[in-house]
Amino acid sequence: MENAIQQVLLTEEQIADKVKELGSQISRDYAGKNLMMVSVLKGSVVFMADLMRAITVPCQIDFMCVSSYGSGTESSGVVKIIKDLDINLHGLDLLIVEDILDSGKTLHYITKMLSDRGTASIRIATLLDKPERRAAPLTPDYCCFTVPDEFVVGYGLDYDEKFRNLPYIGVLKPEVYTK
Ligand SMILES: O=P(O)(O)OC[C@H]1O[C@H](OP(=O)(O)OP(=O)(O)O)[C@H](O)[C@@H]1O
Ligand SMILES: Nc1nc2[nH]cnc2c(=O)[nH]1
Ligand SMILES: [Mg+2]
Repeated sequence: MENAIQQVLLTEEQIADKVKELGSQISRDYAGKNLMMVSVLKGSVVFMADLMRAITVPCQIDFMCVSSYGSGTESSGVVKIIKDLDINLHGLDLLIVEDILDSGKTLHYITKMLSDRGTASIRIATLLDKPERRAAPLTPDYCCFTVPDEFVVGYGLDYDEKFRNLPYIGVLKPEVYTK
C-alpha cells in the first residue's frame, strides 16, 4: 500500500468485479441504440478504459476535459471547460462517464450544456457516488459504489494531481493535505 494512504476503501478486485457487472447492464440497456460514451477527464480516464472494454454493444467514445477542484479538496464551484467534445451529438444516446459524483456541480453543468446539442438521451455512469455532499439536484443512472464523506484518491482520482495511478480507491493520511 502507498505510504500516504490511511485506508483502502475499495480494492482492485472489488472495482474490477463491479465494473464488469456494470458493463453487462449497460450493454443490455443500450442494445439497438446509438451509444456514445463521454469521458470527463482527467479523473474518469481509468474507469472509462475499463468500462468500455466491459461493454459488448457498438459504441463511440469521446473526451471532454473539465476541472473545478484544482489543487484543493473542495469544489471551487466554477466548472472550467478545458477541452470540449469534438463530435456532433445529434441523435446520439450519451452516457457520461465520471469517476465521482460529489457536490454534483460538475455534472449538473455538463448535462445542461450537452442536452442543448440535440442528443437523443443523456445518462450518467459514475464509479463513485458521495450523496452526503450533494449541492446540485442529481442522481446517477448507473453507479458502482456509494462512498462516505471522505476525500478519496486512486483509480483516476487525484489530490493535487497525484495518486491517480493507484489501482485501488483509498483515503489519504491527514498529514498529506497539509504538505
Ligand atoms: O460533483 P463535484 O463536486 O462537482 O465533483 C466531481 C468532479 O470532481 C473531480 O474533478 P476535478 O475538478 O478534480 O478534475 P479532475 O477530474 O481533472 O481531477 C471529479 O473527477 C469530478 O469530475
Ligand atoms: N480525488 C477526489 N476528487 C474529488 N472530486 C470530488 N470529490 C472528490 C473526491 O472525494 N476525491
Ligand atoms: Mg481532481
